[in-house]
Amino acid sequence: MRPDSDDHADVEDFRADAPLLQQESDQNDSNDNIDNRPERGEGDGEETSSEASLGEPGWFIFALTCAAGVSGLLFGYDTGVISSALLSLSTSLNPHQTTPLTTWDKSIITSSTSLLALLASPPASLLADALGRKPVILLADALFILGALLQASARSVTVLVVGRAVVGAAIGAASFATPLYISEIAPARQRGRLVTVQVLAITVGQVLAYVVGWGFSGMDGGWRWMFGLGAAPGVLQVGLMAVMEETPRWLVANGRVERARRILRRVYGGGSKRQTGEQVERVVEGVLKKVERQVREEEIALRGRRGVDEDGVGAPKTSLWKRRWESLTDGFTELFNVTSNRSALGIACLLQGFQQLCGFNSLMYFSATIFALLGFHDPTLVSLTIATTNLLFTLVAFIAIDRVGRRGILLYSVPVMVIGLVLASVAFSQEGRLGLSGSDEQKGGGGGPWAIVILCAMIVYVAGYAIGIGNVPWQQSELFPLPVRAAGSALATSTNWGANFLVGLTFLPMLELLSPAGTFGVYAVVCVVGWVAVWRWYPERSGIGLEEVGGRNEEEIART
Ligand SMILES: O[C@H]1[C@H](O)[C@@H](O)[C@H](O)[C@@H](O)[C@H]1O
Repeated sequence: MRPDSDDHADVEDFRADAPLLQQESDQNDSNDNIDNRPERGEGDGEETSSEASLGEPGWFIFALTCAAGVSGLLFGYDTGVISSALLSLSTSLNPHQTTPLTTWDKSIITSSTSLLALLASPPASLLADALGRKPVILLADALFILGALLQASARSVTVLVVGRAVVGAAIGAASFATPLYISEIAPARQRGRLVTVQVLAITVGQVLAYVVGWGFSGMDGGWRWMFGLGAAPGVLQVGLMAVMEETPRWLVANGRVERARRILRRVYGGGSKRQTGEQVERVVEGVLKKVERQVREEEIALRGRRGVDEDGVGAPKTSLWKRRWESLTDGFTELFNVTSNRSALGIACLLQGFQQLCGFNSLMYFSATIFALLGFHDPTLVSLTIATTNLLFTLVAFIAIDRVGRRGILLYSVPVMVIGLVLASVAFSQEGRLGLSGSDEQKGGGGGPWAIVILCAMIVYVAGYAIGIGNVPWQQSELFPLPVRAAGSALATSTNWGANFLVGLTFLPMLELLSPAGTFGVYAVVCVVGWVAVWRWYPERSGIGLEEVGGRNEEEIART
């Protein structure tokens, strides 16, 4: 069991694999339980500076990050493509090809993906511990390809929903395993930025999906191409991942220390600053020692829970899978039993829930539908501005995240979202003609002045989203200590998909029930509540963890 007292302070890892929620002792009351984490061990400062002496990461770590990041591309493509595909589907899946899809059909086609993503994350965490992080990413690829083919060949709404669900399972597994893979393989100092590469890849995937959607929107049955092309990045990633490495942490945990050492040499040996083999070796051995220490600690803790002594006396004979299962269930038990873990989980889930309940993906999924109803002549092209804004401002986050810190970036960006949403709500109430029944021609007025205001308001909202809440929650694995990392990340990922499912399912009915002005007003209220929650509960220093911000870390280390 993870220690609750300081007794085990010397065995905590406070760098590459440490939870970043350990706080200053003067942290406010709300974070008391998090503050109970022990102080850093001796020598960490020295190792951090020697890691820093290697400079920026080399090509190897970028290659690994980019190869893993293709999962983000797939995630983005498959969630983004639905916007144009819904328009292109028109009547083609109706048995007599006469009437268009109903609101319910559209909602279920859209949200089946997030429902399966929600269900897939916890089992994916079991597989990631049992088989390794890399096989889960490969398994997700197989599902991405299968799902794309099913969707492209669908002749009924049911088959399309099944295809979307298979893709959803792939997204659920990949969206849990990829940030975990990157954060475990990345040197601590670049972890924030490298995890953001995955979110960048998601937004690139969404832009690609919109471009493909636009390209095929005029073609009869174009939606089959839109869905089918989603198989391509999956094939690409299978090729790339075949030459990628497993994470050193998983290898050590599974007794393959020599292999882990070889990988760490490549990770730390390619830094931007010139270094001697001896320097690299020192860092590698330091990191390896820490990971080994953690793994040993985990094993001892596990034996303690099972009433087995150090030498294994009293250990019942169990199969590998049973042991894995026990270790996973222990992870979940420990997650809920230890106060600081519960706090970390609460924050991770809060952020993931907020990321979705603020309504961003209703634009991702339905912006083409909204712009069509607003009377824009080329709604798919107009909705490309949404995806492009998301991509560009995620790039801003990529540059700013390690400098401004996770909390700061959220506190500045969420008010921008509120401004955009309130403006959109007011403009919708003026536009007035938007409704969901009746033909597009009856509704549209050719994109009048209020429609332009709505478009601008959405761009403001999306910019605010992309800089902050669009990516900060994916830094989730850094919030948890190693023994509960897979379990904590899996639950937080499920929260993301649960909330995503809810938004996908309720957006169109909400438009009918509350009107667009009311719907966007609700999202504005969610953002205000989310801002207050971040301000109140997200720890001041989380995410600008001690090892993450070069100079500042070293100062901190010197002080302690
Ligand atoms: O971080 C990503 C990104 O912001 C995407 O644009 C969005 O569609 C996803 O739901 C989110 O998890």
